[in-house]
Amino acid sequence: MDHDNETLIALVSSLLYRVVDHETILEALVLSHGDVQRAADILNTSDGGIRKEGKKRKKTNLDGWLKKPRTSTPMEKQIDLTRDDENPSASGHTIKPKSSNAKSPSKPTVDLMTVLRPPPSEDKSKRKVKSLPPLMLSNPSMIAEHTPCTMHLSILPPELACQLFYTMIEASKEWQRNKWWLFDRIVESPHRTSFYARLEEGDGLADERDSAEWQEAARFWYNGRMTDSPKAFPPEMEQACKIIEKVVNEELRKRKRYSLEYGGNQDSGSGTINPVWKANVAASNCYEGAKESVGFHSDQLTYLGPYPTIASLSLGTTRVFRLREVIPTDEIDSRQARTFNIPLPHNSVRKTSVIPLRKTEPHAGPLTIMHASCQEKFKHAVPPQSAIDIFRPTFMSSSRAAANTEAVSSVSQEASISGETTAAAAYSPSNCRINITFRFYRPDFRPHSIPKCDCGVPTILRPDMKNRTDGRTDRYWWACYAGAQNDGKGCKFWKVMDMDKEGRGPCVGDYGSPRSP
Ligand SMILES: O=C(O)CCC(=O)C(=O)O
Ligand SMILES: [Fe+2]
Repeated sequence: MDHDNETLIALVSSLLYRVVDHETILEALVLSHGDVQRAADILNTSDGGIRKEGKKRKKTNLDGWLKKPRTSTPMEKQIDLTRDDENPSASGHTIKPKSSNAKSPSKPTVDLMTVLRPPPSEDKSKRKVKSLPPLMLSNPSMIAEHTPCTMHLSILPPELACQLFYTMIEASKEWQRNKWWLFDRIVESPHRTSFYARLEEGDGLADERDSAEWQEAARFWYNGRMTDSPKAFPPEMEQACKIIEKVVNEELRKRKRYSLEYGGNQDSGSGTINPVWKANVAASNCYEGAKESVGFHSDQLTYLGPYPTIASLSLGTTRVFRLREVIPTDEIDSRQARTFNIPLPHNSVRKTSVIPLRKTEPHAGPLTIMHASCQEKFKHAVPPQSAIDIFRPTFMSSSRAAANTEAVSSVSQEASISGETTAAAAYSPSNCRINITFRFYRPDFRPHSIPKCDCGVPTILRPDMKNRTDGRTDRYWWACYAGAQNDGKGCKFWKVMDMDKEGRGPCVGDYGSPRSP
């Protein structure tokens, strides 16, 4: 297994297009001899069910997978999973709470890793395609060559980057760890997160109706739990956003567009589309210490629509951003997915990095743009690490200077003793990474337009990652997502999204513009 700290079930679940129950995933894992991808393929292609022969084998084989059941594991112990396909920061959420918060599970909560044995080791000689070692992408040209992302160096003035970092660190004290139901357990995201809406005049979110709608979207962002209204962008975030928007729109003008990308703002004279990527929301994450993380996922498309562009800013200590392609079913026998690791240092830090960058190259930049197709073709993660570097900001506001000097010096002492940061240092800003993902929620995917499932809650939009076509006729599904909050129970609602019938658009392809790259 090449994803550290992830459970088998969570991995399979992250490759599925709908919520599938715990038992069924285990059956698929048994049938596929622990091969996560194959298990997901079985479930995706068998309409969620497993053939009869599989069922027959379940009893004996499952015993082989399960360790002796632990009796009463305390309920208070919630599973801390390092993946979150349900990650609310991966766009809007679709769950209506049964009560104010996730309720107690009927079974005691246990750590899945204590229940499952590791998968039987794979017979590598039987593999048709050679597996590829992970590749470190240490500069923007490598990133552009291998992924649908671009990296933009030192994008903010250093002082603004530091001020934004401290503003977000302060705000992050109020942020929450997302909780959701995975099968019959409550799981908790291993980092804190928050949601911001841009409410300034002219951004389309300022009037009353818009504001109410986006508050609804923010509620779903938190896995359906009742939360406060989304926060407004703080001034430093607004300043950063303006700079970032310019860079994103410049990039969009250079790139080939996908037909299903948002095509608003056509120039009536020339017929060309002026890209209007306008960040109207932002999700922010705070990772404290080396162990906090986010597991492999692709961002939910419910309000972003197909082929979104997401701009992701990194501030604070250096962490690794990991990308891995999802190989389409028809190519599975001819090529393997590769894992790409991208170190992300703070805007203004010159050299410190977990994985040292080559001396001759500029430091990697803080803004990663996940361009159109990244959410359809790749999954991304910020994995836990064994150690991280201490972040020493080059600027800070005077009111924060004293406090920070104290924090940095105590961490430095610890670090010099142990050679790395320690648990005691975990709550210092110098030990934190702040990530802000600026997103454009499409006007044609507004909350009121999202289909509701039989549970009466908005569905989630997922791409058919395993069967990609031409960028124009790719399929997307609306699927029930109630199970993430509703005591783990959802319905079978599932339907293919139909842009025309649902009255969505305009899309880039509607103008006969470049169909697909
Ligand atoms: O922290 C990061 O760089 C990634 C965050 C992320 O993937 C998300 O918020 O969806
Ligand atoms: Fe994400």
